[in-house]
Amino acid sequence: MSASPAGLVIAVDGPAASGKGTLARRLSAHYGLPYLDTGLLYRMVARAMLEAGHDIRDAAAAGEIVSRFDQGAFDEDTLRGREIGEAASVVAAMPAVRSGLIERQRRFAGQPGGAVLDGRDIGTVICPQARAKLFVTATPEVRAARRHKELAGRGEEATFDNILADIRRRDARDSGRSDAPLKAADDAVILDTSALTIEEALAAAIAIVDRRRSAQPERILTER
Ligand SMILES: Nc1ncnc2c1ncn2[C@@H]1O[C@H](COP(=O)(O)OP(=O)(O)OP(=O)(O)O)[C@@H](O)[C@H]1O
Ligand SMILES: Nc1ccn([C@@H]2O[C@H](COP(=O)(O)O)[C@@H](O)[C@H]2O)c(=O)n1
Repeated sequence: MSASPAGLVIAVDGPAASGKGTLARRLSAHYGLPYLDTGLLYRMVARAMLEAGHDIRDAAAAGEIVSRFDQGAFDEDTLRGREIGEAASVVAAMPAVRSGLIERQRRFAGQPGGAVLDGRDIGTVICPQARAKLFVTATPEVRAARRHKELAGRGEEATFDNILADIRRRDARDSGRSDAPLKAADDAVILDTSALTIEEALAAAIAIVDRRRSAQPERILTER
């Protein structure tokens, strides 16, 4: 079952460190909608795998963890590190992990007024009927520079080159998997933020969403 198209559902997808979370959070504030960072779900599964001492490639163990997954309270900061991001992209390629997380994402998106979700497959798999879909991107070098600055600010040491290598590896894994690969939905608008400040990117994103809100449904597919 897909998320209800009754409310304003905004799907924000894109590769690592493209700025989609920043935009999704600000869009949620702008439109007064609840926000779900779906990457955190995969990061929680990855952390549970690592904490339990499982090999991160053990699909049976990951499936078992997802089957009794309880989001509960979590400390977002501890989930944001490099190691967990890398491990999350490994478990995210496992069909049992993806299918185990679909319903809770669709329930979130199905709230009466709508919702904003960001991830890799929101517009393609989780909410194919979302009214507004953005695919946020930036060059790998720009994304690595942003992540480098962010991690340095949190005291996590990593060189720019290592972060760029992480990003390239994660992009390849996320785009190359067979189940729900990272890609823009046919009716998504691509927003390249490489040369945009956060404020400029937000203004562009709001303009896209407002256009989609007022568009006739049959015109949306031909707009891109
Ligand atoms: N347009 C922009 N200009 C400069 N910095 C930006 C811009 N957009 C986002 N950032 C910064 O880049 C970093 C990554 O952004 P963000 O966390 O939103 O990316 P993301 O796509 O959600 O990443 P991930 O998928 O890894 O969670 C953050 O530190 C954020 O403040
Ligand atoms: N809808 C999604 C969201 C995330 N993933 C995977 O999780 C990894 C971590 O996500 P972040 O957004 O927090 O960086 C990411 O690399 C993906 O592998 C996903 O598959 N689908």
